[in-house]
Amino acid sequence: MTIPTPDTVYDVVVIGAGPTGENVADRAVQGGLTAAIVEHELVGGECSYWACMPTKALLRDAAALRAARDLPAAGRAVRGELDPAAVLGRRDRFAADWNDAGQVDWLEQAGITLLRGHGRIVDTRTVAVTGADGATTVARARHAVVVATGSSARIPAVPGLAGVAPWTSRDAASAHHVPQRLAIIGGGVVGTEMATAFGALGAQVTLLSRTRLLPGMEPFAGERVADALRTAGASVLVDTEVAAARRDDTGTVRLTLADGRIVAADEVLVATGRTANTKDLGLDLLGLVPGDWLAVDDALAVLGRDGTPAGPGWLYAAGDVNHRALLTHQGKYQARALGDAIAARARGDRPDLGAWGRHASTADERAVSQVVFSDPEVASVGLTAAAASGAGIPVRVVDHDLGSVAGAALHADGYGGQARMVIDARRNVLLGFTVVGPDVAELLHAATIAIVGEVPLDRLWHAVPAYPTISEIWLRLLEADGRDHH
Ligand SMILES: Cc1cc2nc3c(=O)[nH]c(=O)nc-3n(C[C@H](O)[C@H](O)[C@H](O)COP(=O)(O)OP(=O)(O)OC[C@H]3O[C@@H](n4cnc5c(N)ncnc54)[C@H](O)[C@@H]3O)c2cc1C
Ligand SMILES: NC(=O)c1ccc[n+]([C@@H]2O[C@H](COP(=O)([O-])OP(=O)(O)OC[C@H]3O[C@@H](n4cnc5c(N)ncnc54)[C@H](O)[C@@H]3O)[C@@H](O)[C@H]2O)c1
Repeated sequence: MTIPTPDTVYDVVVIGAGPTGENVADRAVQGGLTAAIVEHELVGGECSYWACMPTKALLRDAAALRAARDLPAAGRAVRGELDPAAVLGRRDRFAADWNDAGQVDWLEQAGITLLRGHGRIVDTRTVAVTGADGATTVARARHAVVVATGSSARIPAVPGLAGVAPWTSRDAASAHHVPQRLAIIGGGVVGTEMATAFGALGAQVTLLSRTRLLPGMEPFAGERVADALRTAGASVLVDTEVAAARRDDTGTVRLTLADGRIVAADEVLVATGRTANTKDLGLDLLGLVPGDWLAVDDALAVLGRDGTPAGPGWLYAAGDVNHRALLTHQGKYQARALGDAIAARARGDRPDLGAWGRHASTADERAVSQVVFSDPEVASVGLTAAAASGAGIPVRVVDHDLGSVAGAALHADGYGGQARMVIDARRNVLLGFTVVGPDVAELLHAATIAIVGEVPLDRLWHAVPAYPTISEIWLRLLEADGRDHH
């Protein structure tokens, strides 16, 4: 093939302007480099328009209403029902009405050049950008090309499913009506959050999960969320598989389960995980398989099938596309490390890639934090007991009833919840923390700091939670663990 002549040259070319790509480019520019970012849809990516922001906006009013209803006087003061149109309207604002002008302005003030169009790697350090009008320009990178193309909803090969025009998370996040009956396939994070949201907005929800709910988390998390969904009127079927789907003449979708049961719904949301946005990126040129997740090393360099860098010294991948931790904040964390590392290399410095080093993404392995905004909320960081044991680490597991903490009892009548510490029994440091209950999201960061700081449990006894806050769960967990571990 002929090597295209570049139209423009930048120090760094980033493909994909989601939260990850934006932050790689920003850090590179702050490190003194020039950067271009290629985007074929909306600047801001999945998170801004079809994922984090709109889905949390769908959930927030219902959470506030529940909080009021869990108190006698506040509950009496709040008499009406949720107005779905008002919720959807506020959601529209949080999705910026699917207009990226604000984020384009941000790129401009950050000194990042936007190249609108589809990016494809066509040669070493070279990206062709094909615009909506079909015209192609070529951008060359002096130092690095970063793939930050994210992920899309994965539709499983269930017979008939594609034919019923199922909703993906994008359709749920941007819905302009609330279906009367919503069936959801998949009991992971999207499935449980959207079951919570659409149930609160008045849909009759059936959640179909092939495993227990939230299978990647401590088992009690999914159990409590399943109980609460059922109490709220949803039908939650676990350990079940959808065998076939069809839409009948009346428009009703009929899902046939493996055991022969039929679930009828007006819409079906498929929430069965993600697929990498790598199909049309020119990866075959580098010996990689289009459509695969991009394996990376500690420097986030893309690895070839033989385990060595596929674009030595110039090709990196960050965010969802490297499949390390499919979360906005973890993608942005990788982005900060990677953007800084690229700038450091450009200056001739060696990046600091040791554990917890400035340019390492150590937290991806040891301290991924996540909040599931279901009812009740689930907040977790680090390893579950099963993951730690699976990694061969001897652990102590300490559980405590969150409802018995004074601050929780004050927070809401009938407060129910649970917390777990997973402790490295050899080193006496925290490995993992999970908490489930109303309004626990903001409890999480204390645990994240304890894990990342590798704070010895002996010292944690000196971190005194204020009375009467829900954070007193920390004291109860420490007391349950005892003080004599050495
Ligand atoms: C329903 C839902 C809710 C979620 N809620 C949360 C949450 O509450 N908190 C949280 O932390 N995470 C949440 N996530 C996960 C979060 O959305 C992702 O982890 C995050 O968006 C990943 O960011 P990214 O920049 O890696 O990729 P993306 O946000 O997917 O951005 C990638 C960008 O690259 C562009 N692109 C792709 N290929 C090309 C190409 N060849 N040329 C040009 N442009 C290209 C895309 O158009 C897109 O703009 C949620 C996910 C879903 C599905
Ligand atoms: N609040 C948050 O942080 C948040 C919210 C939503 C999504 N996200 C992220 O987005 C990503 C995608 O979420 P997700 O819920 O789609 O994925 P997920 O991996 O969390 O859950 C997918 C679920 O679908 C099930 N599944 C897979 N194939 C199936 C099939 N054929 N039939 C039935 N079930 C099947 C899996 O067993 C799993 O339980 C996650 O990695 C998540 O971290 C985060």
